Amino acid sequence: MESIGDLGEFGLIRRATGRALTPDVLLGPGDDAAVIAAPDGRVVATTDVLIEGRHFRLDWSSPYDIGRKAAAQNLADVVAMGARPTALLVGFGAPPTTSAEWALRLNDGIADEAALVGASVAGGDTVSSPTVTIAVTALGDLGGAPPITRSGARPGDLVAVRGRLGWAASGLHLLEHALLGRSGAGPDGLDGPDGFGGAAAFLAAHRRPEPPYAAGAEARALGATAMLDVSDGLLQDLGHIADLSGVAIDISAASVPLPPRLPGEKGTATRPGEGKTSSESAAGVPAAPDPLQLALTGGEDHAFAATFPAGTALPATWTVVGRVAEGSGVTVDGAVPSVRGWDHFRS
Ligand SMILES: Nc1ncnc2c1ncn2[C@@H]1O[C@H](COP(=O)(O)OP(=O)(O)OP(=O)(O)O)[C@@H](O)[C@H]1O
Ligand SMILES: Cc1ncc(C[n+]2csc(CCOP(=O)(O)O)c2C)c(N)n1
Ligand SMILES: [Mg+2]
Ligand SMILES: [Mg+2]
Ligand SMILES: [Mg+2]
Repeated sequence: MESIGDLGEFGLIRRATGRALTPDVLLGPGDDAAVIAAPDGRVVATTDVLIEGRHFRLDWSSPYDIGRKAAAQNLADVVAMGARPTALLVGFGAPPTTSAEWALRLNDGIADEAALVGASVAGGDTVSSPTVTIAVTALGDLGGAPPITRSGARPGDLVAVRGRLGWAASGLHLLEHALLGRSGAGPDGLDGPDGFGGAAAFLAAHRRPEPPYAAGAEARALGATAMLDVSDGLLQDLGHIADLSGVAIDISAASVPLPPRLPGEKGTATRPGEGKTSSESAAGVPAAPDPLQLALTGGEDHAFAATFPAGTALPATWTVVGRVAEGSGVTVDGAVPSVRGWDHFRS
């Protein structure tokens, strides 16, 4: 097996680069820095780090999936500003024994996700590391328009979402509780020991989120006052809009789009991202988390949540889930939720 140790740092970089560049990338990989066209003189920039064991597991996701996800979560941050992604910078660390094919499949996943929005990889950094670490930076162009920030929500605005909520968290629940593994099969053989047909879609959502990238331009055209992508949980992330806009947000539970119910007995024992449940059925099957709880607090689907002036006629792609009011904090049907979502130092 050829390893990245065999290729060497520069051999790997050579193999991983050299793809065609999209027109915004004036100078791509190879020099001290990339040069990206910024027709209006501003560049949107964002970065997210993914750590093995924390954001992904090598036995749960393929390298291609991990690459797609690493790119998607960064591209979603650019889109959440109302911007068009132009380029990615990729920081990659892995042990020298990592297979070269693994590293190059990761690279393919990143490039293919970027291609979905017409962006390409303009540069990066490659290092050895005791565990796989991926740091992606995404750059974007506002096309002359103001950014859609987290601070523009106003009392009276509608709160709406476009994209899925609670699907990736459902996949994570299945993997964490090896619900797919009771047959003894590996993760991909885990579909349906219970005749549960949704497992494959949930696993795919965890492994390879599909942010509805068109939401950015659409929200801008509709006059969104604030927007973000849901990475940590709808309530947690709307909390940022509430804090930065100086407003309160109330979510109407009945209006939240739900993922299909997971197999297992009803229960709300699991907090998404926790590898344990506080209640199990007699058969040892963990209680299935409540779909509403998953939708409200599960992250990683990278749906877009935005606020719009009252009376905005939203197309069917957006679901109104709540209202902005005077005050502070996020509530669900007027009540303060006990769990809002993922927090890296608490989850
Ligand atoms: N080490 C850091 N130095 C400077 N700014 C940081 C640092 N870490 C995070 N930030 C900033 O803090 C904010 C964190 O917000 P948030 O966690 O919602 O970001 P996000 O990238 O949209 O979400 P997520 O990280 O969950 O994908 C961002 O504006 C980010 O740029
Ligand atoms: C192996 C494994 N365990 C747990 C999780 C769940 N998880 C990790 S980070 C995060 C929030 C978003 O990340 P960030 O805020 O860093 O963008 C969530 C929900 C996972 N994906 N993989
Ligand atoms: Mg971040
Ligand atoms: Mg974000
Ligand atoms: Mg986060």
